[in-house]
Amino acid sequence: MTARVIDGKATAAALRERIAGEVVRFRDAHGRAPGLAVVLVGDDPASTVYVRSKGKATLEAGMESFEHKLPADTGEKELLELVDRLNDDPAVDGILIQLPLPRHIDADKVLTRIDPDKDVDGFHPLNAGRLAVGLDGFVACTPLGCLKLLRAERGDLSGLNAVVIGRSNIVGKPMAQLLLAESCTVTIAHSRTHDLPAVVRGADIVVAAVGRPEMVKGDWLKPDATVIDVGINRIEAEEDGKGRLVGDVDFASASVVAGAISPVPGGVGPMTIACLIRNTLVSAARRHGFSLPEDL
Ligand SMILES: NC(=O)C1=CN([C@@H]2O[C@H](COP(=O)(O)OP(=O)(O)OC[C@H]3O[C@@H](n4cnc5c(N)ncnc54)[C@H](OP(=O)(O)O)[C@@H]3O)[C@@H](O)[C@H]2O)C=CC1
Ligand SMILES: Nc1nc(=O)c2c([nH]1)NC[C@@H]1CN(c3ccc(C(=O)N[C@@H](CCC(=O)O)C(=O)O)cc3)C=[N+]21
Repeated sequence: MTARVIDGKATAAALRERIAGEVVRFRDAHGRAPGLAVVLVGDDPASTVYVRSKGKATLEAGMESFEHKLPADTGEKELLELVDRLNDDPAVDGILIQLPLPRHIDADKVLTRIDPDKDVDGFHPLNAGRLAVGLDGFVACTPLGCLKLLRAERGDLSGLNAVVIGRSNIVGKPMAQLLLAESCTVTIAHSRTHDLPAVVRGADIVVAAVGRPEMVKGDWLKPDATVIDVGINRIEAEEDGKGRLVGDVDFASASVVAGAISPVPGGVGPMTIACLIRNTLVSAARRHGFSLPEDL
């Protein structure tokens, strides 16, 4: 049996198209486009690539993109002052501070300085709390994108056993909260979990957000499970001299057992970016009392 491959790229493209249509309506009503400010400190090559693709997606959706590229030695005070200016800028609906930040900057302090109602990354503790208690806020883009893929694949998720591997604040924890809100029975696994393969074997849904290349093997899976691979791991050059990107799931063995599986690349990554522009539109709409389709 071969798993269905969950096409995140196509799902993301369809979502971005719907967003672009709503952006046209928003502009007609309010005379301006929603705006996203992205702040990059330093010149980490992976971060530079991500920031570029976020800017491109923003413009393609008909939104305004404000990129702030700061040198690696930017002081914390200077960055906090920029956040304050963006918080006060009426053209800015969403603020994203690209992570990781250089070590001399306290990331928690900076993220907590963002106006929670412009926090389209959903990283502010107030938005984490809103998610935990079921209030409207912003949900982190990667777990939100994973949920959209799961809903498209499985429909109603209630009663399903879900195992989330990883407990970070930006992926694992919010993913578990979202699945709980869908009435899944949720297990959160992490580096101290005993017998991880046995835990995973009980899962109808597996979300792997670990950062370990191809760790989850096919023989860990329950037949027909739906597998969402969040991992983005760059593997060093092989004999052809080119590096390649792999997930946290061993695609070759997993795709023989799973019912459906998201690939890397082309799975969760494109959904993350689509959800970022979705959250930016939602932010603009909330600020202006503009109504959007429920299921966007
Ligand atoms: N596609 C996308 O849009 C995005 C992809 N990513 C990718 O997702 C992955 C996870 O990211 P992130 O959550 O930020 O990573 P973190 O490093 O913050 O968290 C990793 C989690 O995995 C757990 N873990 C580590 N080793 C094991 C193990 N051997 N067995 C079980 N659990 C383990 C850790 O456990 P413990 O807490 O005990 O240390 C931790 O909770 C990375 O590959 C990252 O690149 C991240 C963000 C967006
Ligand atoms: N404040 C903040 N918010 C983030 O959301 C955030 C961040 N910082 N720091 C880094 C991680 C990582 N991340 C990705 C986004 C898109 C792809 C993506 O589009 N990946 C493509 C492949 C891209 C490639 O080839 O490198 C894919 O999976 O198909 C991957 C990873 C967002 N992150």
